[in-house]
Amino acid sequence: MFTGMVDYATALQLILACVAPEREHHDVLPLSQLSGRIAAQDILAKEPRPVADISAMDGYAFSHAAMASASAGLPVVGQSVAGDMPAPIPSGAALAILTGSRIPSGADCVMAGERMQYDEHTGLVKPLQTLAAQGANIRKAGEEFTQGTVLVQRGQVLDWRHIALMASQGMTHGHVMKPINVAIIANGAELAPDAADSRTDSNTPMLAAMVASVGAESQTYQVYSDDAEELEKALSKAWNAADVIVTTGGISVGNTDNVLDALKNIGAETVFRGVKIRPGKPLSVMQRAGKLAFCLPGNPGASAICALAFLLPYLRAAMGKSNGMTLQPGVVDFDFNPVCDTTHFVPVRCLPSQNGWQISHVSSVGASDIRVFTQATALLRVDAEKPVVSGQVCWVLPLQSR
Ligand SMILES: Nc1nc2c(c(=O)[nH]1)N[C@H]1C(S)=C(S)[C@@H](COP(=O)(O)OP(=O)(O)OC[C@H]3O[C@@H](n4cnc5c(N)ncnc54)[C@H](O)[C@@H]3O)O[C@H]1N2
Ligand code: MOO
Repeated sequence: MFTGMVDYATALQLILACVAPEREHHDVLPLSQLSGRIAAQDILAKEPRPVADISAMDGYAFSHAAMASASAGLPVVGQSVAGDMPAPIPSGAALAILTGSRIPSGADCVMAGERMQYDEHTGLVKPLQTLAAQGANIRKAGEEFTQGTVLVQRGQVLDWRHIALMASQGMTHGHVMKPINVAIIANGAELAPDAADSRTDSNTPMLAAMVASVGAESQTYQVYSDDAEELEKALSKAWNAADVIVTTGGISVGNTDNVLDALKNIGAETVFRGVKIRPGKPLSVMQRAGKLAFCLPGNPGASAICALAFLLPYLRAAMGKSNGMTLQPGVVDFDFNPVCDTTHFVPVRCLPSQNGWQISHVSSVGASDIRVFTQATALLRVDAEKPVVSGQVCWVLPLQSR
């Protein structure tokens, strides 16, 4: 029975308290494979950027003071392009220069070619109108960042922005957290294809996709029976092979709901049994030697919500992700009264309106409903004793990360 149920916040707290402080094993991967992975260490700049003073324009580089006092202009002594290491320019001379080229010593001003007049006969260049300020159009060494700057923090989920920075530093590989390995186990005689009233196992593919969405890996196991011993064997095998196990189904109070007893028989202890949430009340978490078992309800909609609300935050934290779930704000256009003592997860649709996002209720037929997640765009958490009133600003959890 559901004795000793905990509330939503306590359940999440108990789960996150089980996150091991540090995972030691890292993967070293080429830049092309880093997107979506989590930085295992801070990444420091090896060199400043720009590495030297460089030109921001195609034009001419010269000494500002020399140009200011040369009414006929300065002789152009050559050209420097990006990739050259230009020699110092003689005093009283100008150098044609292209964008990205290093500024030669002796120059402290660059002007764009179209703002200057070059006389082919005399070989002199001078401003068409006004002389730019000293230092104009020069990107200073280290103005983006200096050597040793932390470019990417440990725990950051890497994407194109970080890969660009790493590549600009000549890095070809990065150290990333090893993905956590999750065993996902479905159980129930009705899932056997030859059962008299067979049902399809949709929860293991759904949960495997969710686990993958946070960068963890999974293996799925199917125990298509209500046999307690068979289940125990599968759970034992899965738990030895994986970092985390996730079961779905078989945790309510029916006499074929064997998951929790089977886990106890192989040495697991209860972290909590049941959470005051709707849907998903039977959710239970067990642990053995620091490894957690998330026992999710079989009802597919309830299973999805328990995974979004508890399993994924745990996996993110356990893999060292520093940026958790990003909530989206909006204004609700409906009232919602939670049942006493219960936190509700309400499917909602967010549509842009004049005043930002408008959050509307998407009705669901209950805890087995999974189509609702394709009609909704987010989940609204409504905590016990905190009814939601139309016009209120709420923060919702988007169902799609991109
Ligand atoms: N007497 C009570 N009965 C129930 C209670 C209760 O408090 N007292 N709680 C209800 C709630 S809430 C839920 S949720 C379910 C949870 O039951 P189980 O976790 O034991 O799940 P099952 O009974 O095994 O299955 C429920 C439902 O889900 C379907 N299912 C199971 N596994 C899968 C799968 N892998 N893929 C797709 N669908 C699956 C299964 O066929 C059932 O239809 O208990 C209520 N009962
Ligand atoms: O809480 Mo159950 O998970 O609603 O169907």
